[in-house]
Amino acid sequence: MNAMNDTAKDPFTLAGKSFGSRLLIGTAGYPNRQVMLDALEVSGAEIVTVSIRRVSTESYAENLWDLLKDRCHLLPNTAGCGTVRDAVLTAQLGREAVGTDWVKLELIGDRETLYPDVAQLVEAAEELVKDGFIVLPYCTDDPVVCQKLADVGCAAVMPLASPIGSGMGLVNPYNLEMVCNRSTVPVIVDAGIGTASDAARALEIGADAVLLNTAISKARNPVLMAAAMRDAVAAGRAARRAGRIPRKGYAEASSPQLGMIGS
Ligand SMILES: CC(=O)[C@@H](O)[C@H](O)COP(=O)(O)O
Repeated sequence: MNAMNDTAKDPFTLAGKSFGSRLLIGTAGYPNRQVMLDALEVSGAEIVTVSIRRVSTESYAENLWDLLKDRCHLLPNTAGCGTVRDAVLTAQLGREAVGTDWVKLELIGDRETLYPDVAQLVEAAEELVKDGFIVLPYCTDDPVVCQKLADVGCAAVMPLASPIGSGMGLVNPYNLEMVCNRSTVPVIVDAGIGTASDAARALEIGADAVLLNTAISKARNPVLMAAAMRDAVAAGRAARRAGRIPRKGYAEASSPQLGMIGS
């Protein structure tokens, strides 16, 4: 069977749009602009997130929107916002600047852990949905919070695997799996992915997609890691669709026993 054709029959649908890749990536922290562009290309990612606030402080920020707009679906994000007002205004600014209604809503409650402030997040999400935005909120792996975000009209939920930039991978796969099993909207595991096996695992347990940044941008070889992430996401999704064997607490011979001495 041709795996590529099989992938083509399994598009990722988000807010009514179809994407071939289930890998979403960020644009921060690359050694330079060319490495970022090469990594984006190799990753196959079609949705790329850019911080609305930090865009003017990146060394290669000039024309970042212009540079990327024809290559991918841009997803402005509200990184650095800590209040509802801040996040809503920043999202509106992003809409003006980029000309898209899509927003990755980040509303951080604590500077040390970069954990989302979920109470304010739900409030801001509701306000932005009413204002016509396609809201993709970065949230905790709490099924109740994810449900509230879906209820106020978010197009997806984006629970963290572990803290942003930590590279710790899936610290609570059981919660993430619960969120995936119950969610009425797509689940995009966002933040904390450290290496390719983390991305594959997220898809294996039922996530629809993965968003990551640091694991690629800070890898020793970002372009090679982008390729690894591309393949890991495809493999994780294929394994999910194929259906893994159940775990058993005992051995079961994989070859037939009939005809063996003593049988
Ligand atoms: C770029 C972006 O949106 C990050 O805030 C995101 O949460 C990814 O986190 P990692 O850098 O841990 O992958």
